[in-house]
Amino acid sequence: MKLSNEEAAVSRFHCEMKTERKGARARAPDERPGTFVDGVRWRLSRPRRGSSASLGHVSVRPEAREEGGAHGLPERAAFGDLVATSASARASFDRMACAAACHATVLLEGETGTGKSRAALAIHRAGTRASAPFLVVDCGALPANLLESELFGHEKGAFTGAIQRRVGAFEEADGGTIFLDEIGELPAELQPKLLRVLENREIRRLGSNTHQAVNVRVIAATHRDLRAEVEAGRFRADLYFRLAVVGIPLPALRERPEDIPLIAERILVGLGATPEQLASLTAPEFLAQLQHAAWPGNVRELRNHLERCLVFQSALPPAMSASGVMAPAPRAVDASLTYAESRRRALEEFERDYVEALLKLHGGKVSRAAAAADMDRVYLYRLLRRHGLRS
Ligand SMILES: Nc1ncnc2c1ncn2[C@@H]1O[C@H](COP(=O)(O)OP(=O)(O)OP(=O)(O)O)[C@@H](O)[C@H]1O
Repeated sequence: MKLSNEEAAVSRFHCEMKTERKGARARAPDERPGTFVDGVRWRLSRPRRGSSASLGHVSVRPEAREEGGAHGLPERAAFGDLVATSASARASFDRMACAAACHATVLLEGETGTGKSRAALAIHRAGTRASAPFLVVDCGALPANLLESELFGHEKGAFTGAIQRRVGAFEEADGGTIFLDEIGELPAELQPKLLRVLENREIRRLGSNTHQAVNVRVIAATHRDLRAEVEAGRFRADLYFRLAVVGIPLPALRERPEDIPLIAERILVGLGATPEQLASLTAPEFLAQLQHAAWPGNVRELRNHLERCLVFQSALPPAMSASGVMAPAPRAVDASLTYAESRRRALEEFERDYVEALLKLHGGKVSRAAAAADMDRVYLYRLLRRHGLRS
């Protein structure tokens, strides 16, 4: 359950109620005063049908929204080329199917490698815009001025170096879909501009005085917890609400190990595994090993691992990293924090450790480090600045 702040007394993301396997569960970004369910503090509560909640001076009665098929279970075991058996992934597939049937703006949220890009393409292909263009713009890959021109285009002479007029992605995707990847990285100065486009469905090229209408479906994705970014003042709340008309979470692989056999088989077939290789790499003992691994890089990492197994003709243990050394031990977690806060901190820590180690490995050469990590150089600079590793 999401609560917007229609009531002045409730903060924007006051709290959330989710249905999990063991029943409903409430969570709040931090301890909000005066937040109770049936008289029990929100975070400790287990809401039931008919529970009533108080948020400061506001009372609400949460209602379960039925999703899924006749038996309450989400129905789809596949969407596009994504496959899954877990209830959480299937629920996401159901939402993707709903999204494909309309033109509403979609926000895909999930860790790296959970399938956001594939999901965006599959939503486009399953909808009425399938024969029109599907354009991808990585919002984390370019500095603000270049990104603005990439999105909205520019007129000749709009800035030094603009030697000719350029059509932006919104115009190019007219009639189709634009996929704004890593929307959480959208520079602050572009956030109000994108908001205006989403509200008015018209764009203005850089250096032009006139607006022109565009008919584009927007799908955005982020690996960040965008609500936490809004809470921290790094992402505009009004833009978030415009983007998250249909919010689709993509669960991390470690939260749904039951999906691993089906996904592994799909990947192996796609990689052209022989029947012998398929039999060895889908043997129950090997699959059990895969199911016990953490997969911080999610399905992409699983895919890379299986590809490595095919290359080396061996069912390699999943804890071995690409270089053949054991992966580092998982970090200790502080379970007294909320899941969102704990995850945000872990991601920040990982980002910092990664870029620091990457730069060290490449002798401080940013371009070389970016190329080796398959990252855009500008994006790497941004991460380095964000973590105080470059001024
Ligand atoms: N449920 C799934 N079934 C089969 N393959 C999957 C599934 N989820 C992800 N994949 C595969 O995992 C790989 C990574 O997916 P994708 O690039 O869409 O992830 P992403 O979330 O967009 O990652 P990033 O945030 O790093 O861009 C792709 O090869 C994709 O086909």
